[in-house]
Amino acid sequence: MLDISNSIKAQVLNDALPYIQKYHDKIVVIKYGGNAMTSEELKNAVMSDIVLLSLVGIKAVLIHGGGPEINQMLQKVGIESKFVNGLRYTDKETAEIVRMVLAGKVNKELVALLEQHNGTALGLCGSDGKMLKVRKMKGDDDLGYVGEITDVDVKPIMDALNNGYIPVVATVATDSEGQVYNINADTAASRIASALGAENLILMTDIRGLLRDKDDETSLIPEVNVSEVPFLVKQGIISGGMIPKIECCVEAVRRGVQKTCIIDGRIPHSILIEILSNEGIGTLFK
Ligand SMILES: Nc1ncnc2c1ncn2[C@@H]1O[C@H](COP(=O)(O)OP(=O)(O)O)[C@@H](O)[C@H]1O
Ligand SMILES: CC(=O)N[C@@H](CCC(=O)OP(=O)(O)O)C(=O)O
Repeated sequence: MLDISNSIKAQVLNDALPYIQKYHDKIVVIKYGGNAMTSEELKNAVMSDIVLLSLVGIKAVLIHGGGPEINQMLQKVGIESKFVNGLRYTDKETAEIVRMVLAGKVNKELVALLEQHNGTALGLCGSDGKMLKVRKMKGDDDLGYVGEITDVDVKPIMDALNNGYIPVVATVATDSEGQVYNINADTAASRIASALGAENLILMTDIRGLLRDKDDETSLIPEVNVSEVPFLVKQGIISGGMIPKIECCVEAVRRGVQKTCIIDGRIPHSILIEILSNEGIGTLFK
């Protein structure tokens, strides 16, 4: 007798086929934020989705954050976390801890998880193969060793992709004197996606997307035209960690990334829904 659940599974796969064909051999950059990494179950689901994308021939690049893990480590060593417009004030000691947490702990854990899901992953940070050139970020506030990316060399990432690896990137880099810089992971993902000529940039966080009222999850803004952003900032709708996120979406759209969106990492398989269906979840930037 025909098992109806198998027939539904076959239909789902068939529905995904046009999207698999559309994205075959295309580069998709996924930024995985620290706030969406808190549940082991979800972390596993995200890694399994990325392995699936890679197995169907989509060139997935994973750029990760780890803000909450950095906060925990700083707390353990008695350093207070300070943020200015969503960016961490980073003195020399903090920069070393950021490198230890992001390039050491979080990066290697994600690589191991991808491997557990039968993916082949390669962990990298901005210093590897001189991928990210940085200088001290300029601005009204002194943020210490927060890095502004001046150049991206995509070769280490392309080499990894062309050899069948899923590149997993921690967003720390060093200058020519060996000073460690801390780079916001959203900003790095946007610059890397642009440099790679990526088809998609997906920012995965722990909120539905850009909300009109950040305390009301039903107030999702499904689409934002980048020209509206200055107005949204002025109105105070965009604040805190959302500021670098939105700025980097604007940058990515302006630099030619075809589809840039913020999605909710708490929704199981949100990456697959976003890439392999026409169901719009989260906020799309145009
Ligand atoms: N208008 C807004 N819509 C949604 N989130 C907002 C908004 N303004 C501020 N935020 C805050 O931004 C946070 C997401 O940024 P962040 O904490 O840096 O995430 P991640 O670690 O995933 O990069 C949300 O959890 C929310 O508290
Ligand atoms: C300069 C700056 O703020 N760097 C970030 C880097 C990590 C990050 O961006 O992590 P999430 O994506 O989890 O927020 C930080 O120190 O928290």
